[in-house]
Amino acid sequence: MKISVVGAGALGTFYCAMLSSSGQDVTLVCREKDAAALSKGIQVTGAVEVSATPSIATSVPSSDLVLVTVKAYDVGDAVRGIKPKPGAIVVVIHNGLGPDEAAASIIGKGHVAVGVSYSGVTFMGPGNVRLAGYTETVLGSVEPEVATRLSVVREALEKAGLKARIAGDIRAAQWEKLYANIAINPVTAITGLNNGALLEVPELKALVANVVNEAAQVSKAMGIVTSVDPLENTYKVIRDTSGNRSSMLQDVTRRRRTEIDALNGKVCELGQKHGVPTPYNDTITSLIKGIEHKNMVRGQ
Ligand SMILES: NC(=O)C1=CN([C@@H]2O[C@H](COP(=O)(O)OP(=O)(O)OC[C@H]3O[C@@H](n4cnc5c(N)ncnc54)[C@H](OP(=O)(O)O)[C@@H]3O)[C@@H](O)[C@H]2O)C=CC1
Ligand SMILES: CC(C)(CO)C(=O)C(=O)O
Repeated sequence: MKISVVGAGALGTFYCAMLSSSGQDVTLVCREKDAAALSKGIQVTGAVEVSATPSIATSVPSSDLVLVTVKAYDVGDAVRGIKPKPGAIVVVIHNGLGPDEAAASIIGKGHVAVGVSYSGVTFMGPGNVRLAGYTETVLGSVEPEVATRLSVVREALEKAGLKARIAGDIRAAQWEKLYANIAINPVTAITGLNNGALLEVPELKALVANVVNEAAQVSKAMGIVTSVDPLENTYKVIRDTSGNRSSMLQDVTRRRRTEIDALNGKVCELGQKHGVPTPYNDTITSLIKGIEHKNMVRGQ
């Protein structure tokens, strides 16, 4: 099976190194600026130590399986370069809600699946990532025909030593991760604190509860049934990742765009659509937009 991984950042480098070092035929599709460095090889350090020399390309070759591992706001552009052959599966691995639907509208819903990744990977430099911890990748598709073909993806990941499972309801699986991301990511990005501090400061713990409970009302109004309690699960994720600097805190520190639109912004949009007020998520979204503005406007 010919596999391509699009996006040579934290997650893409990690998945590619694991797949390639297990003997699978993998191409890492990157930006032009990164190609020379990546052609010397890629490596994962930390919780696993793996090196690999996958094929490197700057456009997506004909593939049976494509893993798209770019930020939520880059998914549309990244999938535009994919010309899926009949039967090909494109797994869009991202946090938040929306990008997989954008991908389906561009390349056709008969190819698109979603991956919800519970990894903790930090980008150290091109071809060099650090794994803090890894549990599993949850796979699924809203298209029943695609969902029936996902066992090949699970098997490829398992062959690479990665845990994977196919969810019956991928939207519920996305919400389960979303509850934690909408609380942890922006509140740590605004305060500059590590994840664990959200349980140490009573006012922040209350804010986390308000943000998550609001989202839980939105998902309930949409008929989403999750297998976890939204708030208890968020507290668990905070405890499990207490030493982490969240990805959004890293984004604002590096003056990069954040994924707020696919996280709290999406909760607000869906709340409006389903008649559920979301004042906490509205406020959090506005504050992150302000930080993005400050970081991107020269002289502020
Ligand atoms: N890192 C983690 O541990 C986890 C991340 N996630 C989610 O996974 C997604 C990816 O995250 P992460 O890997 O951290 O992000 P990164 O920013 O580290 O990596 C994304 C990479 O994709 C590149 N890229 C963007 N568009 C294209 C394109 N069209 N063609 C080729 N390359 C492209 C980017 O280049 P450039 O930077 O030059 O734009 C960057 O190198 C996000 O939604 C994130 O929330 C989920 C779970 C865990
Ligand atoms: C789980 C969490 C919050 C860990 O930091 C994460 O997914 C992120 O930082 O984006």
